[in-house]
Amino acid sequence: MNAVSPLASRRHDSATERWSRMPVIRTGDDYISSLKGRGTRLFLFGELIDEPADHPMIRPSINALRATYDLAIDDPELATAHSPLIDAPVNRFLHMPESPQDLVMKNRMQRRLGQLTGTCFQRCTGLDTLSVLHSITWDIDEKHGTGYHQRYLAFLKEAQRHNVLIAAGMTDPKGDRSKRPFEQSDQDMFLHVSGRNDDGIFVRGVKAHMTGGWNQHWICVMPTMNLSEHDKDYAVVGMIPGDAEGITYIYGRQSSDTRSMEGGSIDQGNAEYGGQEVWVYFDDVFIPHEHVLMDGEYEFAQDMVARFTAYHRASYVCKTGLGDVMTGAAATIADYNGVDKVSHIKDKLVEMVHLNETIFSSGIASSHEAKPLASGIYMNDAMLSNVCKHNVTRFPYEIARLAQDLAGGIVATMPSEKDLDNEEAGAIIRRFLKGRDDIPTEDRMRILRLIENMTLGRNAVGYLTESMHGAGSPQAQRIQILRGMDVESKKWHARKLAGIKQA
Ligand SMILES: Cc1cc2nc3c(=O)[nH]c(=O)nc-3n(C[C@H](O)[C@H](O)[C@H](O)COP(=O)(O)OP(=O)(O)OC[C@H]3O[C@@H](n4cnc5c(N)ncnc54)[C@H](O)[C@@H]3O)c2cc1C
Repeated sequence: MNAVSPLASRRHDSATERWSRMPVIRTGDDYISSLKGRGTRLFLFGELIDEPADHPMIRPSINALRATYDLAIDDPELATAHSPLIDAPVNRFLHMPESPQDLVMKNRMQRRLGQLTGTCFQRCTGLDTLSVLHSITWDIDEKHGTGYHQRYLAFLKEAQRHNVLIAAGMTDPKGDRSKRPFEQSDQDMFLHVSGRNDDGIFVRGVKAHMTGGWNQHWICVMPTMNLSEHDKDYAVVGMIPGDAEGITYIYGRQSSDTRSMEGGSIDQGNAEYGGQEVWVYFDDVFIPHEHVLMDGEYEFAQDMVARFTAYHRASYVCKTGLGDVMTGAAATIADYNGVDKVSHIKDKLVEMVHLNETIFSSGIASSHEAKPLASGIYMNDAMLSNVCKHNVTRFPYEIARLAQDLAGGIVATMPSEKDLDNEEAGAIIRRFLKGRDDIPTEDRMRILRLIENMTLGRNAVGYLTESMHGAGSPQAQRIQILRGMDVESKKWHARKLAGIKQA
């Protein structure tokens, strides 16, 4: 499969050419402009979309990423850091953790962005991918004498200088989950090296559920699971521009997503911000050698996934920012309904905060407990990071349940904004959907729609389902907890205190 490929004659550009067409981004406006005119192939509702950045269903997800640029300008202490690589300040999403404090600051920034957007702002996967590649490329070079780490540093420097975004393409479709990549009936079920020439490699396959996949300038493809010697072609890591030849995007639907095409701003719940997941098909896409960071070193795939999840599972503290919004929405509707002083309402708000802060404490603790790696950067404590993500697979669901409890049934049966705007229907709605006399009906409707948006609608993807499956389904954390829990030392302590003679 890896002999000189017939694909070798296909048009492909060099690493330098790829960087030369990348923008240098400073502001949120620069970012929005950078997405236009890229000539990508993106399907939505069975049609290729000419200019996805202008599509009303896609734009809210772009706004969420824009917020990461805006925050760097509005609050540089929180959202930028000094890069020793280019000796300049960079967006914190492009800064490699040089200390536990860097990881703590990252978590604080993630919570803040969750509060500001109420959705998945799509940039954590890229930072966590760059972070893990620092140490993995170093370790592969140590063992094999390869030159991946220098390639990685060269890429990172350019990424920092251009202030661009990198999407994480880890999850393959996986087909029959009981089979390894090389055992699948369809060899493309996991992304793999499909050809080679003197300048680089070609890859074929799909990366699924990719967060902000179309909204970012680069995609990093990488293995999704541990690999065997038979899976060597699947052990590939590479950086690919989002507009490379051979890429097709298919947009993922979200509940109530077409509300953003109806006009108005109430029924969307959160009209400004949303998330994005896309399926990305790579049809023999070229990667120049300079952007290949693993090629056949299958024995590092497992470590790569484990280290990625150590970073990424702590990144789920972002959901505590959304939890703050959720708690605020529940408290507001109780207020509008005139029941904010009632004891069971206050108790439910306390429960929401307790659950939310429990998530935050495990995530931030894993950053405080970070340890240095041989390559010189720090990595989150894996046990605490897995505990953080495991909390996230449960607690947002309970927080959402409590928010719906406080909202009342109207959260799921409310008439539309267009009915509110109709003279006859609107008069009935304004009169009977009112809570407290001094609160306009429209305000009550807006907060109810926000609760609907985050618990049932578009941003429930970011708040609930992503919390469940993003960075691995719950069982993936339990496996890591089992690996790290050292039950033998716990048994030893118990036997000692019980007065049992130690073996
Ligand atoms: C909103 C969202 C955003 C995401 N963003 C990204 C992203 O940016 N980049 C990216 O790479 N991925 C992303 N993901 C993908 C995410 O990492 C996967 O959803 C997750 O790893 C689970 O894989 P799956 O969805 O294929 O589930 P499945 O593999 O279909 O799992 C379904 C169930 O089967 C169980 N199961 C699966 N295989 C086995 C097995 N062999 N043995 C026993 N049980 C098994 C699982 O534990 C789970 O309970 C995202 C997912 C979501 C929902």
